[in-house]
Amino acid sequence: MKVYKFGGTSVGTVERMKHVAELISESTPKIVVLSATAGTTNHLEEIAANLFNRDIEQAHEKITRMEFQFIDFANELLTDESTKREAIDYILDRFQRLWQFINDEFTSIEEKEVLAQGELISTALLHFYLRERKIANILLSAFDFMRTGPEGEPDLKYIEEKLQAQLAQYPGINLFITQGYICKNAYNETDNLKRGGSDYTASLIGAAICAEEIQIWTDIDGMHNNDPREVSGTRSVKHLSFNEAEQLAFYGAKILHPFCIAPARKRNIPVRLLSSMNPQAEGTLISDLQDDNIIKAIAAKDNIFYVKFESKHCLCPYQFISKIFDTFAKHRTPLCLLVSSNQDVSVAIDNSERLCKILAELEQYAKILMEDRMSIVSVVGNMRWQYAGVEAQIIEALADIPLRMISYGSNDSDVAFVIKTEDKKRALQALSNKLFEPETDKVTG
Ligand SMILES: Nc1ncnc2c1ncn2[C@@H]1O[C@H](COP(=O)(O)OP(=O)(O)O)[C@@H](O)[C@H]1O
Ligand SMILES: N[C@@H](CC(=O)OP(=O)(O)O)C(=O)O
Repeated sequence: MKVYKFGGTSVGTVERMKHVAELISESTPKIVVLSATAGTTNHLEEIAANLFNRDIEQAHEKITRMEFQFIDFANELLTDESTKREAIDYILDRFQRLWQFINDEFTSIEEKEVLAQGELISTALLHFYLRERKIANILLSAFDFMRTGPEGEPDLKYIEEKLQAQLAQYPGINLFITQGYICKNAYNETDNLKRGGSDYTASLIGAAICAEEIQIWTDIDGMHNNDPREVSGTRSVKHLSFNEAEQLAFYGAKILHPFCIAPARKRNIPVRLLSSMNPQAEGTLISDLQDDNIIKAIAAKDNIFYVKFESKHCLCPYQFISKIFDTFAKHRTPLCLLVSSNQDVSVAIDNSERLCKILAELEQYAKILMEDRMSIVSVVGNMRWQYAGVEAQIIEALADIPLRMISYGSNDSDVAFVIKTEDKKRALQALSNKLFEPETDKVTG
């Protein structure tokens, strides 16, 4: 069995949803994971913020607009009157839930309920359309098997047991549809896997059923060798190792959710990135194979804080480093990058929620310098230290860009830099020019 995941852009219009139905209607047994239609989760987030702030007029207007849009979508998608009625009743029922929140108390629990509606509606619409086309399919509720544990981590054992039990109820069925992103938490409340989490759902499902392959279908033909939103002339990379894909996702390649590689790697399931706009394109295959001596791609992540701790020498060097690590750990704040010398430490972080508290605690031990509006740029590939010259090429490309921090040597697959966000576009283009052109075929995998 294979797992196919279609993102919001692949089901964002009636035409695209019909096209997805075409793509999945061939006979390969599969579970199809769907996101909310493009833009829906953003709108639901806005509605939740309005409800939270008791800005009822705004919430009212947005819910009404969205309700009409989905009814129009159903009317255009479906032709059979009774199926249309069923779909519209389902939509009205989901919106009934949203209307209730206008009067009820609104906490983060209700917020998660609001955010779940997008995936519930998109999957129901696809299910009704397939049924109208006489394509046998079962709509599975992700709430029946997708669950996180007390620490917020997916509970793979539970997912495995519950999903396999669900599938066993439908022998002979080759097509299952389910929601990405949404789940129940350890207290049986509605929750989600964080923004972009449908990729993670697909990968967890893939691992749970030991799928033959996990396919992530988006609006682009695979992982490109640089961010196509920032750089011209990018090209799709044919093959990535699990490590390379994970590094690129972690450092900002939006096409993949950073956590979605881990479950696939755990069961050694290949992940293929494909384009629903151009299904013939080869896309990118992600597997446990590691190509040799090749720079694969570049990614960038914004909203980074750079913090430098210069020791005040009241702790000896190893206690000083340990104090910094312990303080970040106590505040559950991960470090994206780290460099240190005998006395001083610099870090880059992407979560500033607890930063004030962290800095207040460390002030007595260190002189602190903090800079925001920074980005991490990461060059990813097989970069074993024995391959002389790779770093030199990268540094040469960035000769005109001030580099706040350089990280190399923590693993064999990337060189990363912290730079000002205002320099990011220039840095990405310079790296592409140097590393991928004119010898593109030689250096991309
Ligand atoms: N290195 C990259 N390769 C391919 N796409 C990238 C890369 N970096 C950023 N992107 C962006 O990721 C988008 C696809 O991801 P996403 O919007 O999450 O898709 P979906 O809506 O299908 O989930 C592309 O349209 C592209 O602009
Ligand atoms: N709908 C959710 C989950 C998701 O993964 O969406 P997409 O696949 O369109 O990025 C979100 O917008 O975050």
